[in-house]
Order: sequence, then structure tokens, then C-alpha cells
Amino acid sequence: MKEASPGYRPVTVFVAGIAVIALVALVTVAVVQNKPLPKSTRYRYGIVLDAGSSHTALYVYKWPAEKDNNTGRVTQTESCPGISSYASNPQGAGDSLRECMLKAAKWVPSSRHGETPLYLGATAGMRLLNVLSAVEGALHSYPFSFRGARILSGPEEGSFGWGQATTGALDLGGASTQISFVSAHFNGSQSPGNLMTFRLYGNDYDLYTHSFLCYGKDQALRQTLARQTQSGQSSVSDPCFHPGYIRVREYSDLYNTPCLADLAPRTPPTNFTLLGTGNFQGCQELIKSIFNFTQCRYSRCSFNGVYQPQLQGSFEAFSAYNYVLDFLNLTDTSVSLEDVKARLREYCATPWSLLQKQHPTTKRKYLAEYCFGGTYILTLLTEGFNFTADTYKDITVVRQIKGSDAGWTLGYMLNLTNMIPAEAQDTPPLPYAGYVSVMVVTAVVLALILLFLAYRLQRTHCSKPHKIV
Ligand SMILES: O=P(O)(O)OP(=O)(O)OP(=O)(O)OC[C@H]1O[C@@H](n2cnc3c(O)ncnc32)[C@H](O)[C@@H]1O
Ligand SMILES: [Ca+2]
Repeated sequence: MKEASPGYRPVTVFVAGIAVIALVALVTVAVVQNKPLPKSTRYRYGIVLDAGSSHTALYVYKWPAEKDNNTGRVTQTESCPGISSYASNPQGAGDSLRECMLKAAKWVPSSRHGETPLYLGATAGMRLLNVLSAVEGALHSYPFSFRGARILSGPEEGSFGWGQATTGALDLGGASTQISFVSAHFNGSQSPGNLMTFRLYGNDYDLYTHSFLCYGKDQALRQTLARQTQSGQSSVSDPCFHPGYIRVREYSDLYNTPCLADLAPRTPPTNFTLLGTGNFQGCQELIKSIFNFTQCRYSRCSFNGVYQPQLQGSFEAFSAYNYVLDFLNLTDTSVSLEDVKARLREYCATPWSLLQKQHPTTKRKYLAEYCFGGTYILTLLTEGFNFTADTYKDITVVRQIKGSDAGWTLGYMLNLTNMIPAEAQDTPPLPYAGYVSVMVVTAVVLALILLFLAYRLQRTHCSKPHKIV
């Protein structure tokens, strides 16, 4: 049998001792350290109020406290009263948000209230200025960290709605519409007002963005009605409404918007009667008349003399693109431009009485306007933004982007809280489960070494030749 070398035993004992200490230290660290935070402090929250021209919505975002990056996920949304309708009663606008804000206070744990940022962003800048200051006063009275109410600029509205580097964004609101995309043919030199530069995850992006005020769905509809009532007509046959649709409208109500300033007839009657004729082609012609395609001082334009580089990449379309195309069953990616036209031709011609029977629960105002909405979307995309039958395939209609409701609110909050990472992220820290697994494996290996050493020690001890006296 092999003799143990003379220095072997002390070395073995030393290694075994170190292994025992390491094992104890490992187990202690694994048990005591790196525990997930207690539930109440595990997440951070942020609240954004989106005060649009047709609605106000509240978004509560939530993200892991350890990771202040762009992982914010919308957790709750609430439709609040539209503050833009409070132009003549600004005080009422602040009060109207009370119920919404109390809900937010319930959703965010009270221990987090004080540090939760609260922002209000208003879009389209219409009739809102006096309302905003009253709302600011009211929002200060809640326990959150209120960071101000302000009107977003057009480029902000467009670019914060843009979420993925390779995908453009199309937003159709009530008052305005935005188009944003990264284009290799655009560096801002032609039209600096359309350029937003971003540094994201270590990459620089030159984003083309434009917001067309008065070309949201509601204001575009008003523009078409203005085209038909400029001589103070008392009745209008409108191809964008269904056959059999009749509605009496007030002139003062229609022209009460900055978008139609100076267009109102001098001495109109009080009302006009809107009679639907349900003609898709006529509707499209009428809609085309609100765009100006004649002047362009750049190499290429969308409409109204606005520069637009060549379209590039895929697009995500949300807001009214989603509401309208979803109702018309046109959101499937297999739907072609020809399918859209065929569907609108048939849908716009459907008698109003039949349509109401087919959709008894749909809000009447919405139901009456899907023919206009669909035709407007088609015209805006093809005639306005220059999508073709081929590039139309690049548009996906979405409600959500990366798990959050599509829109500008998340980008706005992340930007204002400096949470948009400019540089590439480091490798993420080990999650708790992974950390424990590594600890366990290391401890088992150490224990095996220890056992092996003990065994060797024993063997060495037993095999030592006994002195024969
Ligand atoms: O951005 P701005 O222009 O200020 O407008 P907004 O933010 O208030 O506009 P929305 O995206 O909320 O809505 C866009 C349009 O879609 C309409 N809309 C909202 N919900 C709808 C639904 O379920 N069906 C049909 N239309 C809808 C709404 O009336 C507007 O005309
Ligand atoms: Ca909007």
C-alpha cells in the first residue's frame, strides 16, 4: 500500500478547514443577503394623465425598484372626464379629476405615494390653457409628487409615442395626428423642425416626426363639414354618412374651433340638416379636398407643404386607427388596401336603420362616424402619407406596444424621470432564484470536496503501518 507523504496530513487538514469556513460563509450569505425587497417596496410607480382633445385618461405605471430602466408597464388605466370640455369652467376641470385621482391613490401603495411622480400632459393645445392652471392647483392637493401640467409640443407627442427603434408610429387622435419613423434618407438638414434625435441603448437615432394639428379624426370631420357649409347652406348631403342618416347641427357649434377660424360663413342660419348618402368614393373626394397637395418646397412632401422623407420600415398604428379599423374588422395583417376599399364601399352604403339594428350597443356617435373614420384613415395614409398597396402591408394596427397601451404617456414619463437608458445596459443582475441556485451548487461542490478530503484523511490514518512492539 502507498505511504502518505510526510507533509500530506497538515495540508489536508488546512484545506478541509478552509472548505468548512467557506461553506459556512456561503450558507450565511445565501440566507441573509440578496433577499427580494419586501412586497410594499419592491416596485416604484408613476402616474401620467393624458388630457387629449376628446378624452382624459389616467395611466399608472409600475416597475421593479431595482431596475429604473424602460421596463415600466402600465398596470391600471382609467378613463377620466375630458378636461378640454371645461374651457368655460376651469375650476370644474380640477374637481372632475377627483374620482380618478382617488382611484390612483388606492392602486399605488400609500408608502410609495410621496415619491410617485405625477404628470399631466395635454395634447393638441386647444382650448386648454386656462383649464391647465386650474387643474394644476387641484393636482397639488393629492399625496403624489406632482411634477407639473403642460402642453406637449407636436414633436414630443409624435416621438414619445414611438417605442421601438425599427418601427414607425402612427397616432390618430381627435384633434391631431402624428407620424414618426427612422429614415436613412433623413438627417434633419432639409427640415430641422421634423428632427428628434435620441440616444438609446448606445445607439443614436434621427427620428422624423410630424404632428398635423386639425387633422385628427374629429377636426378632419369638421373640416369636411365646413367645406360643405361655407355658403351657409341649410341642408347638406354628405357622402360620409349612411343613407337614411339625418341630424340637425348648429353652425355655432361646428365652427367653434380654431381649426375652422375665418372659414365660417358671414350670416349663416342657426342650423343645417346633415343628410347621409353613403357613398365611399364621394366621401374620399370630399376628404381629399381638405389636404393641400400643390405646394412643396422640399424634395418630397406629405401634404400642406410638410416635408416627409421616403417611408421606411414597419409601422404601428394606434388610437383611432385601432378603434376604427378594429370595428370594421380590418386590423388583420392579411388585409390589403383593396380589401379596405371594398369593405368601406359596402359599409358606407349600409342604411343607417339597418346598421343600428346590427349594432344595438355601440355608441351612436361612434357608429355614425366609422364610415368617415375608415375613409379618412385610408385617404390620410395613401394620399397624405404616401403609403402604397405595397407599403400598406408594413402597417400593423395595435392597441399596445411592448405590453403598454400605445401612446406617448410612457415615453413622456420615462424621459422626464431620466429613465430612458442612453447607453447599452450592463448584463442584468442575477435574479434571486438564479443567485440561490449558484449558491447551492457551490455549497454542494464544497461539501463534496470536504467529504472527499475527510475520506482521504481517514484512509491515510487507517493505512499507516502500526509499530510492532
Ligand atoms: O390626441 P388628441 O388629438 O388630443 O385626441 P385624443 O387623445 O383625445 O384622441 P383619442 O386617441 O382618445 O381618440 C381618437 C379619436 O377616436 C375616437 N374614439 C375613441 N374611442 C373610440 C371608439 O371606441 N370607437 C370609435 N371612436 C373612438 C375619439 O372620439 C377621437 O375622435
Ligand atoms: Ca392623443
